[in-house]
Amino acid sequence: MKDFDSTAAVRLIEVTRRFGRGKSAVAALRGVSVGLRAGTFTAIMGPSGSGKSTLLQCAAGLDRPTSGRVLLGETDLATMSESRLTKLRRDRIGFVFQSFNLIPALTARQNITLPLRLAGRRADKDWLEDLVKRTGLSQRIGHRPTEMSGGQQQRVAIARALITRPAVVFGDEPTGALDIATGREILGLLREVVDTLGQTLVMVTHDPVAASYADQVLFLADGSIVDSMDRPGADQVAARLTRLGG
Ligand SMILES: Nc1ncnc2c1ncn2[C@@H]1O[C@H](COP(=O)(O)OP(=O)(O)OP(=O)(O)O)[C@@H](O)[C@H]1O
Repeated sequence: MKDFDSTAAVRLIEVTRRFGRGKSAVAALRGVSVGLRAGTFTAIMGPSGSGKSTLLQCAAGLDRPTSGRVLLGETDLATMSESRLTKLRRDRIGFVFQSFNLIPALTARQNITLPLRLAGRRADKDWLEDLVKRTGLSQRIGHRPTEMSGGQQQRVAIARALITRPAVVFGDEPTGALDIATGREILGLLREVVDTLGQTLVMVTHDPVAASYADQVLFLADGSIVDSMDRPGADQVAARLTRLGG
């Protein structure tokens, strides 16, 4: 694994995360070291409770490791103050969640540009237009979330994640709430975003087919990375996961 790759967009160095104390303590991450190359798509897989969400949360600066370092480019998140971390998440990180997390009262356009408004920045009109086209939302841009399908809502969430041109986009089961065909469309869109924009993307998923869209799949078991595969097929991923007890 590429632990100290200088071209990494995100690096975790000996990251541990423990919850609780004493006998009830849980080690969710046990010394994870990994580097994720810029412009690549990484899927994180593993059995339930293996530490996937904790890894994503630590890498995205939403949670702090108990020990170890998390580097976004050259920036060390582990030692940052809460207010700087909040600003960094807003400016340099994008998120796509299973449940879309759109604001119901806002139109698609207003949802997409919300991160800029929160940062006191103006929307770059050409970039907004480009994103709306890429995500296939041209006909839906004035609609509110309740007037859109799940797939369209996730497209809005993807455009919102990209509007600030973040260093990394993190996805937590981004296709988990969608039917199979719509999920595949969304995965195709994410793949395209990596291929055409050079976006770095990290996604937690339970779905071997979703993982097969990634450049690299990392397998977690009991808080450690136990394996990785480059551009694997869904069958290979499923077989590996079965051996891990997933
Ligand atoms: N806030 C918390 N307090 C206590 N224990 C926690 C907390 N968050 C996670 N854990 C524990 O840490 C371990 C890893 O959890 P995590 O949610 O990262 O796993 P996961 O692989 O994402 O699981 P799933 O696939 O079920 O979502 C689990 O044993 C979990 O119970």
